[in-house]
Amino acid sequence: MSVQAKIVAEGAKTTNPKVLAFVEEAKALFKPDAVRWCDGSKEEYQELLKLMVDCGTAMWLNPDKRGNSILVRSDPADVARVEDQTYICSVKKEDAGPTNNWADPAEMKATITKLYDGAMQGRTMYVVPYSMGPVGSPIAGIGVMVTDSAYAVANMHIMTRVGDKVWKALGDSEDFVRGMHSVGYPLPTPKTADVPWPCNSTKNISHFPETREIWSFGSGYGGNALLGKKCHALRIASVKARDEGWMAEHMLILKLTNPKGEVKYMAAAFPSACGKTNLAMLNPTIPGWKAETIGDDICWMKFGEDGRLYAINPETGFFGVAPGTSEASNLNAMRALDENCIFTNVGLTEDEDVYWEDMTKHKPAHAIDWMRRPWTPEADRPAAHPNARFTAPASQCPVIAPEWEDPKGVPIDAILFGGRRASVVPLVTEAEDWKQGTFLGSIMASEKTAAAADAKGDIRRDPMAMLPFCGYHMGDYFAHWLKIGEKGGDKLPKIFYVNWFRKSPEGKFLWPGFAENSRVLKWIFERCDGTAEAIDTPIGKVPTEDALDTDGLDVDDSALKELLKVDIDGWKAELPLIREHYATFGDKLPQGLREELSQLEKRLS
Ligand SMILES: Nc1nc2c(ncn2[C@@H]2O[C@H](COP(=O)(O)OP(=O)(O)OP(=O)(O)O)[C@@H](O)[C@H]2O)c(=O)[nH]1
Ligand SMILES: O=C([O-])CC(=O)C(=O)O
Ligand SMILES: [Mn+2]
Repeated sequence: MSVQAKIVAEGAKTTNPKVLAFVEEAKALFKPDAVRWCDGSKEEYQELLKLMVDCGTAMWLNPDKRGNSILVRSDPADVARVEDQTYICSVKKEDAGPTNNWADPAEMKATITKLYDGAMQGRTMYVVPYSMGPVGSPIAGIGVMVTDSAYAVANMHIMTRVGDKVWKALGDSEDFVRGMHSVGYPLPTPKTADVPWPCNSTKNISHFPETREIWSFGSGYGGNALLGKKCHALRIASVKARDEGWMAEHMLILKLTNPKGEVKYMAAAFPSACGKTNLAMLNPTIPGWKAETIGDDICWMKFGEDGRLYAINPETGFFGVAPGTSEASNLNAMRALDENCIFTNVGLTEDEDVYWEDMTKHKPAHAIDWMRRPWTPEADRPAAHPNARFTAPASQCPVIAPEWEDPKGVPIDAILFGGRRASVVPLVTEAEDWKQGTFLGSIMASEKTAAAADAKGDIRRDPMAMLPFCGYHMGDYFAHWLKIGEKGGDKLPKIFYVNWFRKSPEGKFLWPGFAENSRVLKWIFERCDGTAEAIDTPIGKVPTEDALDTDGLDVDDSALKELLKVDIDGWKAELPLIREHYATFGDKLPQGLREELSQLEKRLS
């Protein structure tokens, strides 16, 4: 029996017949040595860490530097989400839409059943009850996940609310997401040796939106294995949200307080690596203004009794990109990493602390890279994998807002869309209304690298930053946004389009970004109150030069002009690209967005 299998079954903690049937079915399929009903306790978390260390999956970091934290190095072939092996298995192909891989649900289940058969031999199957959002909140949702990965369970402990309180909240309800996960590395005989990071070269991350199921195989990493995150909170939840009239979005949530003590809440959708975690934790540079974090990645919004949209962060932790995170770029994130964290695929220093690119001013003279090889600053490879991640409890963030776990959620005043655009898109634009805002979100795009930034058309459209995460046809998703617009009317948040990444012809960022983005947030705050000045342009309202607070800012006038300029020719050149993008959605593209596009065309000519 493996070390893992030594954790013995403790018996079911619920009498919910649907849960019991689900677990029995999973047990029959996976054939684990033992079943462990997780209770979410601190003791259980510590036991999981110790187990991972005993198995060679993890090592303890120096307790004086990173208390109670571990370093995990994954298999080099299992380091990120696998979009090409991720499927939306809706009954009808057209419901998955042109931007998702589709497979027939019955056929896919037959395929994965073969992979699942006996996949947990020699291992423990953990049963993990979790709540996305404060337990019992009317905006929250429950999931039950079975997995053979202690790493996945420990991460779920940080990222979600795991525990017996979830069984209590669920009662006998059928309203929960069923997630099955196996790393796909059975230990069929007591002699079969385990490996530090078990996984399988065949990977499959399948979603069954109609039945609210997730079947994941072969990967232990992040979004493939922590089923509460992208699989549940975005892909399945987006479908549930469409059916029930709410929103599940890839957005940070932040609280901004002005010098008078007035508060506004903002949500912002930026694609991966476009600054959500950074904006969610920024320290404003303008005197008297305060920013606090509610969430850094996912936002669920429902209408409150007053007709406004209320948002919760369904998560309880940050699964953030490590490289580039430093005291200079994100001090609050660094403080959240002081203890009780899981570090995956970062470098290891001689004194058993973590290291990644741009973490400190001075590089360590010697380290061990994420592939366990000796590393020095002269090495022509990074110490950390570019997608190395930290898992940190949100409660450890020094600027977490006191109301971040309020079951009511927080009323959203403004929604921001943004991407990396070297040209064309101004620093900030306010949409005329929700409909035009939806249009701006639907045409959102981002450039991949600085080197390719100037190449024409070298941009990936990533509507609402949801391209890899929308669980249904994106044309229907746009229609859902417009429907929310009709329902919410003038109580809805204002929508803004931001771009921190505009560049000079020499390829330099025109805007300092990071903490200085607070100046843009201030303008947005004041637009919500109707006080800040704006001018109408063909694409929406942009700040007058005086309206943006630039006191003490090190940006010259010509750069500022360029940042706020609406590039008419650039936008005209964008029109055929938008049309091409829209053509992919065929008949499902809502009429309202067609209208927005033709109105933009008219205003530009
Ligand atoms: N120039 C510039 N770069 C920024 C700014 N904010 C963030 N970045 C860069 O964007 C990268 C990604 O930032 P994150 O905050 O981790 O992005 P994210 O959206 O949370 O990414 P995911 O966790 O993958 O969803 C960082 O390496 C920063 O260098 C900004 O205001 N200006
Ligand atoms: O899901 C993951 O693995 C990490 C993540 O947050 C993203 O890719 O946006
Ligand atoms: Mn993300």
